[in-house]
Amino acid sequence: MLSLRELSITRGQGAAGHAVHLPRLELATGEVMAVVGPSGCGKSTLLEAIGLLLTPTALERFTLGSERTDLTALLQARNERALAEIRSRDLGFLLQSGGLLPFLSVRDNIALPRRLLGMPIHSERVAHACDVLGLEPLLDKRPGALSIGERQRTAFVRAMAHEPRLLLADEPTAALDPQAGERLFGLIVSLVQELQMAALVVSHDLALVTHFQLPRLAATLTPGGCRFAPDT
Ligand SMILES: Nc1ncnc2c1ncn2[C@@H]1O[C@H](COP(=O)(O)OP(=O)(O)OP(=O)(O)O)[C@@H](O)[C@H]1O
Repeated sequence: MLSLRELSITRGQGAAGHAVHLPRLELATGEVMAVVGPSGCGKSTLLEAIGLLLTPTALERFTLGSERTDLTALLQARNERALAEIRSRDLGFLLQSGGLLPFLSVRDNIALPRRLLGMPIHSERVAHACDVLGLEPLLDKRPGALSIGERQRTAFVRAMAHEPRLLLADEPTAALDPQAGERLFGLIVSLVQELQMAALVVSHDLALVTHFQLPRLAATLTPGGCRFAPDT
């Protein structure tokens, strides 16, 4: 589903710069991989780069999907139009910045990606996700009237509503109690398998990562930055 070689990103400049390096990543269809490491090592940076939101300082290969769409040249040339199309169609984002639209109800926030892509608004999978995550009673509320955890659950359903190929989730359970966190992780694992997607999930919750037996992409600090590698 995803194949990456020699990805480097630098945040900041000079001595204050932080370099993030990922020599190799293979994500299979149906696979959920946890991204783990200490605070500030570069987990969000890595997710943003894989989400085509940052321009890498180096990149040897990046392909997505079974037909191996080649993103390397698009990123190197910063082909914004093509990148935006791939981002909205093939990727689902649940980033730390949240990003729910305050003037839309929960229902309309969740419907937005499908509406923008011209897909039918009703989806059994979205309805099921709302049911499992207890969002049904909240559908007519606006984000400002929700708790942080309710917003996080809404943002998750919106991130997967258009059935992207790759879900990128940054600490999706940070504001949830243990039971809600386990429900959300369980839903991610089952949806990714059911929809033949893949997911990268940043998490500090190692108990959940262990409970769901997720493979890990683990950070090792290096001078001036951090290196990520599958934890075997
Ligand atoms: N927009 C930015 N501009 C410059 N530097 C940044 C930017 N965002 C993050 N950084 C720096 O890049 C490094 C990696 O940050 P990042 O947010 O990716 O780490 P993280 O592992 O996700 O941290 P946390 O677990 O605390 O969320 C940090 O040193 C941070 O200060």
